[in-house]
Amino acid sequence: MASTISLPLYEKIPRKNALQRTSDIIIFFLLLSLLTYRLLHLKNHGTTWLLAFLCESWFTFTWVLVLNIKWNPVIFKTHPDHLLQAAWEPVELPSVDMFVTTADPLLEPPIITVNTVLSLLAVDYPAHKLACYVSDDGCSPLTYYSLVEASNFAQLWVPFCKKYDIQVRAPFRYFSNDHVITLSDGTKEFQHEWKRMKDEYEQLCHKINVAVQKSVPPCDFTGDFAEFYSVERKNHPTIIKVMWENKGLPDHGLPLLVYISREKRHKHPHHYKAGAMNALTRVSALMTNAPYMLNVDCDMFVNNPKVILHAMCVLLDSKSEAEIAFVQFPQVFYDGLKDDPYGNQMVVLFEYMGCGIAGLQGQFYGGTGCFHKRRIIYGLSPDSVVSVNGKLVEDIFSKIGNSKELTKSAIDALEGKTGTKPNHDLQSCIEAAYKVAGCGYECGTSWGTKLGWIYGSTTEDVQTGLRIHKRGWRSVNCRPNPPAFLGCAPSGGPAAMTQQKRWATGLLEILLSKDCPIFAFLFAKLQWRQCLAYVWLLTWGLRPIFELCYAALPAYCIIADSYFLPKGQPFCLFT
Ligand SMILES: O=c1ccn([C@@H]2O[C@H](COP(=O)(O)OP(=O)(O)O[C@H]3O[C@H](CO)[C@@H](O)[C@H](O)[C@H]3O)[C@@H](O)[C@H]2O)c(=O)[nH]1
Ligand SMILES: [Mn+2]
Repeated sequence: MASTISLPLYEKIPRKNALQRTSDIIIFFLLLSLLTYRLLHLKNHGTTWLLAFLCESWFTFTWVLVLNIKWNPVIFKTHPDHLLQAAWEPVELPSVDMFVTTADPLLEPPIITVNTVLSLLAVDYPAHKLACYVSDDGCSPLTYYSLVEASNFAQLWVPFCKKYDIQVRAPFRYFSNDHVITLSDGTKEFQHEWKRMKDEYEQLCHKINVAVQKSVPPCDFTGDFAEFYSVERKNHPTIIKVMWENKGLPDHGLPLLVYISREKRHKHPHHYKAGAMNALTRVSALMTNAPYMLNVDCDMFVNNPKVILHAMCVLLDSKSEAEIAFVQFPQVFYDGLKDDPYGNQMVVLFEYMGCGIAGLQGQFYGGTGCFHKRRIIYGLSPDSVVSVNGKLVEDIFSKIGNSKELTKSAIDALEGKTGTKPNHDLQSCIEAAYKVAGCGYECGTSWGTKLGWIYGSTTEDVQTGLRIHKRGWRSVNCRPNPPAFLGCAPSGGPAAMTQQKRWATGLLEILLSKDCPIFAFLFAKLQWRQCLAYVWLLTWGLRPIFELCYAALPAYCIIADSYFLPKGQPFCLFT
């Protein structure tokens, strides 16, 4: 397919950084001279100097890791216009399964999830090539009710967005005060439809709010809601609902929309988000089996309707087949505190370090806003791409579990025969879908160990990405303008601390596991500089020990009437 395209679909542009490199090197030499000074004078001073020496050694070590990351920054520039100019019929674009995970209607209000889903349903891509799967780990009738109402609203909203080429397709953001629309510029028809859409959206919000306040949807748990009757959050059977079926209409109509609440039982570990992602992978394999999978957290809406086209520029490029495993869009947040005093918006990670890592083996997988290839999630390595030999297919039988339908769809995926089949009857695969979403399905299989999202760390995203890089794959960091996704970040306080504690723990878990990047470099195909970049990230939780200790030294020195910084003379380095 890609050979017919002459214009480049994407470019890798090195970022100039001579000044940055010079200043970084100067800092490095200053750190080295401080260490040398300490070493030369260590025996004349007590524990304070030893502590200072240890902390400064750590800072120097971290600086080396930072230097390694920032040395060759690159930017990937994608050209969706070239993709569309390639005289492709929309039907030739590959299908994409979009996954949204939500877990708790109290912490993640249904209206937020609904907005994320609406923004996904309205992206600029042939609707019959898309399927949106919402995983609800809260098994909440409120979430389901909100989605039912949203799918009704979507039938007005999606055509409206496409007709007027609306930029922001999450209605809460589009109708918010920050996002002023100059109605007078539009035609009479637009003004009329805009007002209607606003009224409809307000009604949707009202219905959802009333249900949330009463904690139950306005239904008597019969009919469509019967399966939610007396479910417990952590003890309930699987619920799968096909909420909207696309009848093969590319431009009009909505993508397939499916609600899934996988089975949960007290005795079975559910593996949090990684477990949910694996259940989504299996259910979608039976229903649509798209070769590409986009996953977003429920609080990350699509901010750039061309996002899938941007990702496809990389994924459909001829070079990508044998090299690139996933395309990660940076996390960008809206309505954060000015100047981000708590660092929750991770600007350093995504803005500065992100471009550096992109120049190595590729961006870390960040858990949301990422396009994966299904074949790679099933464990494919770059060297087995050319021909899927018998062994690989045999392997999948033992790994994937005892669903014949799933095995068949996985073989199709590995052999590149994916995508919705014409006249594929969804209802016929519902029974098999129930089976693979059951909590016992994974027993004795390789899900979470060799297949899918990896279990064992609370930051399953980094671990899953590391496993992929370890097999020799690269990844791409794509940053279109406007940003592809916008999300919520805790604004500070206990919520931010809980999140950071979870990340720090999860990252250390990976460092101390058999997925440690050093082993991955020695015994697998992780590149050396990428390995150092992972060490920088995974040791994040250790940094405060040295930082706190160093910050406490001045106070200690005042009390103990000693000192730990070179005294007086400015040029006393080796005196
Ligand atoms: O049992 C669970 C727990 C969480 N989630 C979903 O997982 C996502 C992320 O969880 P959240 O509690 O919001 O974690 P954050 O720390 O905000 O998320 C960041 O960190 C996670 C772990 O590294 C990544 O998975 C996320 O993509 C990334 O945005 C949300 O959509 C949740 O609904 C589930 O589906 N099931
Ligand atoms: Mn979150």
